[in-house]
Amino acid sequence: MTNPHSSSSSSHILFRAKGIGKKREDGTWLFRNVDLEVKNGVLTVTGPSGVGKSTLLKCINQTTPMDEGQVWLNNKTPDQLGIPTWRSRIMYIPQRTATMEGTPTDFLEVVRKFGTHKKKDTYDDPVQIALDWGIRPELWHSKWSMLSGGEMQRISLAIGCSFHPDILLLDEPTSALDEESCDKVEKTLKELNCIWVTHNPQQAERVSSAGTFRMRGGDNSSPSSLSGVVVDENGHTSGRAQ
Ligand SMILES: Nc1ncnc2c1ncn2[C@@H]1O[C@H](COP(=O)(O)OP(=O)(O)OP(=O)(O)O)[C@@H](O)[C@H]1O
Repeated sequence: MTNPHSSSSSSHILFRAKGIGKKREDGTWLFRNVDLEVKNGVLTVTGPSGVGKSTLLKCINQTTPMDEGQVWLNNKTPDQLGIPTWRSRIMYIPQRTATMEGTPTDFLEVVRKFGTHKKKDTYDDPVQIALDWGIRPELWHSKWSMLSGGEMQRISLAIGCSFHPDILLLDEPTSALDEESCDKVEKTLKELNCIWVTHNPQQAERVSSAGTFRMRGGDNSSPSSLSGVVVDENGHTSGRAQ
C-alpha cells in the first residue's frame, strides 16, 4: 500500500483541528483548546490514562460530539462533506473491537454494502493485508467471539487500511500484539496518514513523522489543564503552554 498523500504539496494541510474542547458529564472540561495539524504522515498522541485521548479521536471522527472547536479535512468541515463521508475519510479504529455477531467476512460485507466505498476498485483486499501480518485467511470466517485480541486487532486494522481513508485514527493499534506482529503492523501503518494514540514512548519515536501531541492531565476541572505541543514534519513546534 502506498500513502496517497506522500507526494502532496508540503504546504497543503490535510487535516486541521482548531480549539477542540470536550466536557465531562459533570460540565467540567476533559480537554480544551486542542489544535492539531497534519500535512502527511503520522501524528502521535500520548498522555496519561484517562486524559481523553480516545475521546479526542471520537470527537475528530464525529462519533462523539465536541463542545467547542472545529475540524477540517482538506479545508472541508464534517457538515460540508456529510457525516458518512467524513467518517469514511477519517476512519476510527477503536482500541478494542466490541464483540460483534458473525464473522469478519460478514462485517466486511455490511461495511461495503452500506458504506460510502461502493466501488470495488476503491479498496484493497483486507485479507491480503492481514495475511502479511500473520492472519490466516480462514480466520475471516471465524466468529469474532472466537478470535484472540491480537487477531481481532489486526483484522480491524486491515479492514480500515483496505478502504484507503485519508486519515486513520488509531487507538493503541498494537496493544494486543507480540513484538513480531507489532513490527509488521507498524511498518504498514507508518506509511499512511494517521493520528495514532500510543502509551509507548519508543513506539511514538519510531512512528511519528508528523510530530507528537502530548495531552497532560492535572486538574481536569480547569479549562486550562491541557497542554499541547505539535511538532510538524519540518520540526517546527506550535501549540500552547497553558
Ligand atoms: N462522550 C463522553 N462525554 C464525556 N466524557 C467522556 C465521554 N467519553 C469518555 N468520557 C470520559 O473521558 C475520560 C477519559 O477517557 P478516555 O478513554 O478518552 O481516556 P484515555 O486518555 O484514552 O485513557 P486510556 O489511556 O486509559 O485509554 C473518562 O474518564 C471518561 O469518563
